[in-house]
Amino acid sequence: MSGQDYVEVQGLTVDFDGFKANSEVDVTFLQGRIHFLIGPNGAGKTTLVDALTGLVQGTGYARYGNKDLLSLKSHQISRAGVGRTFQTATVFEELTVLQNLDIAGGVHRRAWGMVRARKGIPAYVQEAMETVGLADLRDRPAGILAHGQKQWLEIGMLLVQDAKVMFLDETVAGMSHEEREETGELLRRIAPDRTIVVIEHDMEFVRKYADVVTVLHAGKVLAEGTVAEIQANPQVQEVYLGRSTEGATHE
Ligand SMILES: Nc1ncnc2c1ncn2[C@@H]1O[C@H](COP(=O)(O)OP(=O)(O)OP(=O)(O)O)[C@@H](O)[C@H]1O
Repeated sequence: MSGQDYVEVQGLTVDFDGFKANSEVDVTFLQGRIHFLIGPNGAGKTTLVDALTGLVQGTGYARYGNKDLLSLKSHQISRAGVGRTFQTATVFEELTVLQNLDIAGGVHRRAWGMVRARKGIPAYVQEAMETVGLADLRDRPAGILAHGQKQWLEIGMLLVQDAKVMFLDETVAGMSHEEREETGELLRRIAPDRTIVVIEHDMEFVRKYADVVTVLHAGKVLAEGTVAEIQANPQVQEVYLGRSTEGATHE
């Protein structure tokens, strides 16, 4: 055993009153690879992540370690080391960067009082702050951070929770070119020890940072491979309205 982590999804189906937002999805996400999920609007990307993080009920199987994520509640999934971000950042705006991280890491600590009273910054919080590049902003309220910085703070919150599997939903949407580059480098820094899955529409970002791409269409896996393989795939080109995936945008 190499000890490499993975999430293996088999036959995942999510049925919303007869409408299958995911249908028999098979996909494996491996530690150390930045795995992108792409596909047109409504393809079922967010639903897939929702099902794997306990927000909607799916059928099938999603093995992580010795657990089936589909049989767990969201708090159990998070405790098992599987975390996610949302399209809209969910940081506590009125609290500082440090407090947000402290709270995220403090699921096992008891109270606010303890957090406030404690002197010094725990090493894992400091490390997360440095990894996501927010150490200099630690006393700023999260609400005044730039859009990109809020997304990095969310990733930092997953780091302090020691999430080994991270699902990131359109993390670079709305970011400047520089912020995207920094985000890509951040993903590369954290990927070796983690299983990273990114939902993304921006093909330039995908092309630059993807190790593996899975294309979803109408709830199903249409194709999987490297960026070059995906872009050369006629079915994928067809789904993007006959355009090359170069032109795939969030419309
Ligand atoms: N709770 C729900 N009830 C019914 N239908 C839903 C529900 N959530 C999502 N859907 C539908 O499931 C389909 C897949 O949605 P989903 O958000 O997973 O797509 P997506 O690929 O993430 O799209 P986007 O790129 O626009 O975010 C859509 O047709 C959506 O309207």
